[in-house]
Amino acid sequence: MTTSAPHDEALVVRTVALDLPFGDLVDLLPDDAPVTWLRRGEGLVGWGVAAMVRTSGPTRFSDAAKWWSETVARALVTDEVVEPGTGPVCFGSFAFADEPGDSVLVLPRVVVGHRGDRAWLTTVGPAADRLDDPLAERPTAAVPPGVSFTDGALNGEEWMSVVADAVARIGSGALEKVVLARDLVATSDTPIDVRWPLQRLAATYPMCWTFHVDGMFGATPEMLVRRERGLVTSRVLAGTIRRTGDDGRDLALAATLARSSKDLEEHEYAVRSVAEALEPHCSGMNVPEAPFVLHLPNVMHLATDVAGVVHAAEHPERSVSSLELAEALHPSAAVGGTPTPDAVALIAEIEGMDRGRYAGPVGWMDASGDGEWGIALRSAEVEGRTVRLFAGCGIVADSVPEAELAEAQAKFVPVRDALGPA
Ligand SMILES: C=C(O[C@@H]1C=C(C(=O)O)C=C[C@H]1O)C(=O)O
Repeated sequence: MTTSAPHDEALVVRTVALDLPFGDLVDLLPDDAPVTWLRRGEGLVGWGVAAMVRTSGPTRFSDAAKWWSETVARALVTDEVVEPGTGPVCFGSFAFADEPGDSVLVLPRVVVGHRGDRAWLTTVGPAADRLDDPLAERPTAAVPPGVSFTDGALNGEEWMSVVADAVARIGSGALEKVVLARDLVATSDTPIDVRWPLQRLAATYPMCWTFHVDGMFGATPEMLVRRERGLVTSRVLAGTIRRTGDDGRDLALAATLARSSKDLEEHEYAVRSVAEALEPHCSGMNVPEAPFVLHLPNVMHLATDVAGVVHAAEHPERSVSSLELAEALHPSAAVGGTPTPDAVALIAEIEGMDRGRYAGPVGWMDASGDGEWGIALRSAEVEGRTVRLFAGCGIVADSVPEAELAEAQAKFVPVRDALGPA
């Protein structure tokens, strides 16, 4: 575990209300360690680093949670707004696997939030510090020039043979479902300003959560867990069909998806894994019997919204935090498989790449433990001139490698298009 910011120094945190309306949150970001969590124009953006921790291995979540409790304990907080996401807020992105992979939790210097009819500004740092006007107009990000794409760890043919291997193992009864992913590498002529794809993703995928933490970015449709004042919700996705661009045909395809036994089976595994992981932490739970179809610009998914009420604790800060819930839920069968230990072992054995933070929890949490953790899907990792894009598919007994490859290609589309011109 490595940390920045001295341990004994007090952190002065101040949240003030802002007048609405102001422009798009995403347009406020300077090129200084920007972080985002945006949906339908609302959410949180932040920048600068007041404190940060990097963790790894099987204790990556608990080490990060401990660091956050200690960080919050030394914060001197003045909060005029008192909403989920005000006061000190950390942004995190966690590795998919215990090994390899690094995880990160950041407390930004500045956070701007907007939710319903409330907006706020939080600053972290010595009281005497003067900040530039956080709502100042920024120079806009530029489109990355000369972007070209190459295969990542495996080319399409190689990946299809891995999928065929997984189908054979499922057929032999070794496991029921495994999610297999592949990567693509984009290279630009100059270092990539992540604010460009973030602006594009937020505009094109408003129904998804556009995220960025320390180089990991994307627009995910899948909410692993949200905790808001004792109420827990999770949006489970699994079962996918590509869109054609023709609305009439897409509606017919949506009906096919809702009746497809292969997709319903894949979906059922994912819902069950989430419901079972939430159960020990919740008193009442609502798990709808049948999924709905979520329409995105590139694909459609079977979706189920699970809800529950977390056990009340005598002291609210002792009730299970959103990050602890994310740890309990990860990896759900939407990104791992069923049974989880067999699926995770098979991924490590045959997938042929390091997932890094792809398909791991990504999101934010405040001092009370309220927060939102999505699954880092439709995502990529940017470093300098290079972006590594990820996409995966749930493999079950009836999966056909060619169809899975086409589905993975469709899931690359959000980030691939976001790297191109507007
Ligand atoms: C694994 C990904 O997506 C997951 C797999 C899905 C599927 O196999 O149908 C659908 C949504 C996600 O839960 C991805 O986007 O990379």
